Amino acid sequence: MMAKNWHEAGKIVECFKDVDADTFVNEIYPMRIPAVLKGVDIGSCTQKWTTDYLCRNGSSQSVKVHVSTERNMDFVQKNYSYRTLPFDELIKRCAESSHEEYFFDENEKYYLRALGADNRKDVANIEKEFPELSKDVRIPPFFDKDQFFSSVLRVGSPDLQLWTHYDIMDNILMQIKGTKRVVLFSPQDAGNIYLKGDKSMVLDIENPDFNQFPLLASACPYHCILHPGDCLFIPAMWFHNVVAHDFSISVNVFWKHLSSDLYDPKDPYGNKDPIPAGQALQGLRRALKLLDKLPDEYKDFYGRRMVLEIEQKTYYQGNG
Ligand SMILES: O=C(O)CCC(=O)C(=O)O
Ligand SMILES: [Fe+2]
Repeated sequence: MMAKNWHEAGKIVECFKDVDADTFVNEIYPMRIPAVLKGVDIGSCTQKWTTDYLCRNGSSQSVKVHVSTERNMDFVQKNYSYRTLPFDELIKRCAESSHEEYFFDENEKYYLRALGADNRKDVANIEKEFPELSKDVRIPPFFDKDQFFSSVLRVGSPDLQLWTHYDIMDNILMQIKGTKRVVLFSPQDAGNIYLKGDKSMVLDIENPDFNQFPLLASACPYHCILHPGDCLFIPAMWFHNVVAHDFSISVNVFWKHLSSDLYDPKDPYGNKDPIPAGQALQGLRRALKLLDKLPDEYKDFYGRRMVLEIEQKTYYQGNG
């Protein structure tokens, strides 16, 4: 059968049932590929978090949200804005199909990615920002306490799509309310998905424009649907694109895979390159500046030699 959407022609993320910590740590985690985990205890939130309960226990503190009049947020055209709303008002608006009060139009969509107290310095931590709600969430014991990086509450309107990006921390995305579709790409597809920084320029991954993005045809999308209670393991550097089918609430927890000293200490979002990688990229930019001293014909030749040397010295043997 022909897939309806392009991403469905790829692979389905493998699903594991009733995974305990030992199985995760010894069998799933070392594979470094995404996995859906069903039957993990993530706390009473999946039962308790009705709209009313969230409004009462999430308080009326202000939160900064993305507001978009289109379902596909576009980080290049910036078709969304940041606005501040009381948390309970955000919950109410995400739960209703059209809004009496709005910023742009009655069908606008909202997305909250909770931030730390000082969003330029502090990482998000659900226990600090939402102490009452955090009592209902159990973070699975899949890593040591000293590897913990952040825990992020995410609230979104139905249909809203978050662009494809990667983070530098390992991640368990816990789906609490509503369903979500996630499409992922391996780090080895970095050359096929038209990156701009940490994000892919391909916004429509259901029906991409292959004239504009021909290399995408060589990429392999992995996809899954998350239901309340499901967890998705997203290893560091795996690209992910998320669309909420319904009013959706998730919490994700980021933790460090590598030793702490390899991470940038000034990284509130968990997406800065590890220190040696950042330095290597800076070195590459310096190297490229040096080539600017040569005529194009020479620049092209030494550019190709550099690519060959990078491929030989860094790529896994036999892989893209
Ligand atoms: O589920 C979402 O809304 C986005 C998840 C995400 O980007 C993450 O957990 O890193
Ligand atoms: Fe992410």
